[in-house]
Amino acid sequence: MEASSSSSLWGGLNSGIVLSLLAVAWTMLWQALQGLQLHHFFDRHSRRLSRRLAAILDPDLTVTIAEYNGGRMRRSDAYKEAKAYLERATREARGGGAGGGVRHLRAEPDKDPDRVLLSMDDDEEITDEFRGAVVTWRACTAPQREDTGPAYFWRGGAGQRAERRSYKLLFSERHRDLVLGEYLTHVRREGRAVMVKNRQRKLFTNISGDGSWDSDGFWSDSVWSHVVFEHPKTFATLAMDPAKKKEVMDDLDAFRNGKDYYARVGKAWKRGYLLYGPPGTGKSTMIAAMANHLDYDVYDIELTSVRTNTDLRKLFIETTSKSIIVIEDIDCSLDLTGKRKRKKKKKEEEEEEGKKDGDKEKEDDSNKAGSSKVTLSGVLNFIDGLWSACGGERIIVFTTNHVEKLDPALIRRGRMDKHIEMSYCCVESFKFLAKVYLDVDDHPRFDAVAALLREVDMTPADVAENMTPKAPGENADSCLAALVEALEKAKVDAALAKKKKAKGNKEDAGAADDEDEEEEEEEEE
Ligand SMILES: Nc1ncnc2c1ncn2[C@@H]1O[C@H](COP(=O)(O)OP(=O)(O)OP(=O)(O)O)[C@@H](O)[C@H]1O
Ligand SMILES: [Mg+2]
Repeated sequence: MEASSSSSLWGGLNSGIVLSLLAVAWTMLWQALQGLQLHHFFDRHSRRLSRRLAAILDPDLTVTIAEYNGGRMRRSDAYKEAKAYLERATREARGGGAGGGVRHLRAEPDKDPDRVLLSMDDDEEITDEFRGAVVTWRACTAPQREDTGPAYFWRGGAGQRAERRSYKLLFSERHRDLVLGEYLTHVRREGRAVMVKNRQRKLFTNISGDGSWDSDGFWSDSVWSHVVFEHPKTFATLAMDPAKKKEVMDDLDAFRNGKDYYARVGKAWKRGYLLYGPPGTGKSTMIAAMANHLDYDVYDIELTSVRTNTDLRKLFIETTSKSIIVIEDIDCSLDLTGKRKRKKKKKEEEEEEGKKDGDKEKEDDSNKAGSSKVTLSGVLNFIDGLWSACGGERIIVFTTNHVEKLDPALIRRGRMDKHIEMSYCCVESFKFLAKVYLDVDDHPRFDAVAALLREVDMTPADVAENMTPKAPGENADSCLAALVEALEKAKVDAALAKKKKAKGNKEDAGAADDEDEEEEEEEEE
């Protein structure tokens, strides 16, 4: 027993010495390797080796979430959600939380230009815990297949993307049900929430939307191209009758929270707004404020660039939920106004003249405005046809300077549910703009401005422009003086224009009287 104990003592001492020597040797080797910059190589391979050893001892189940699945050219939603979830886990891990240990990170531009978004680099791992089950996520890359299909050429041939990425989720057999049943749902849901939080809103246009490179470096043949939407206008800086503004904001809130209501009454979850009023009264500005209020994307349709009704439908189908679809100056974009009436009149004329090929000419005539063949019925279908119900949560906004010119079918309730008039600057709007632009609540010149605004029409755009300091020395006094001057000039101009118009009307009436007399004389003769 003794011998064995003394031998075990010696054995223990020996092994202690051996271990100490090994540790010293390893430290020296490590320092030498660091000098040679080879530690990255050994670090990576030793981790791989330990992972393989662990896998042999305790085989895990795996779930792979690939970045691109099937023949699809779009990133899979599940991958994007897992990525967002793991980005958050990586962020938290850096603070010493669960799932730490990520040493090689990938940095991508963040929404905030001063920061970067960190995710784990290829071959990195992160652990996560869910109701007592510890799982491991591994970022994997595989060399891309030699792709010779059309997508290969769209992407500009070789070198566009060298690898295919995926996430592998490793977990123990005993957590199979928990992970497959609940954890994956949890990851997707949380990932989606992170994505919504980090979402950069976009402004889409259909001009030159025949395809573009998307943010993932892939060629997308979408009919839309986009930029980041960064309009600073909010309802807090939009001059408008306060009651009217509140009504619009309440209406938008009711729409956003109305999913159940729309489902209950069996209506597609969309709402049409018609903004009308003279140029410079804030229609486009209101759209920006709406988008910022709702946190929606904006799809700005240039209708004259849409060739056919089918293209218009395609544009609609490719819009996403939570978006505002805008057609500005609808009266100018297309000859939608009274087209049906004119067609009818023309038909009657043609019938009188016995024209046989009248239909063809009629078509040609209606297309003269441009190469666009979008018709009123195409636009009506776009707003409330069967397709318009796809996707949900969309707001459609039309703007016009001439509401009276629009076909009543286009703007009837149900299509354009809410009509909002944007009008010239009133006294309340002026005071609001004075506060926003000059930071003044009251000023001796306010009365003069108010009196002039009651007599003369000036748009909020002009009022705002006059109240914008344009040189270093300018202040509220000088800006308000400039505004009074501009209003007085506008008053004189308006009086002159009125006089001229009255004179013109008189002359027209005189000419008409002469014509009538001539006609009467002819008839008498
Ligand atoms: N009601 C308003 N409140 C605050 N600023 C306004 C308002 N109306 C106009 N403006 C200012 O005037 C400028 C022009 O306004 P906006 O482009 O919205 O006019 P619009 O009604 O769309 O004109 P148009 O009919 O010519 O398209 C904007 O940059 C905005 O700053
Ligand atoms: Mg506008």
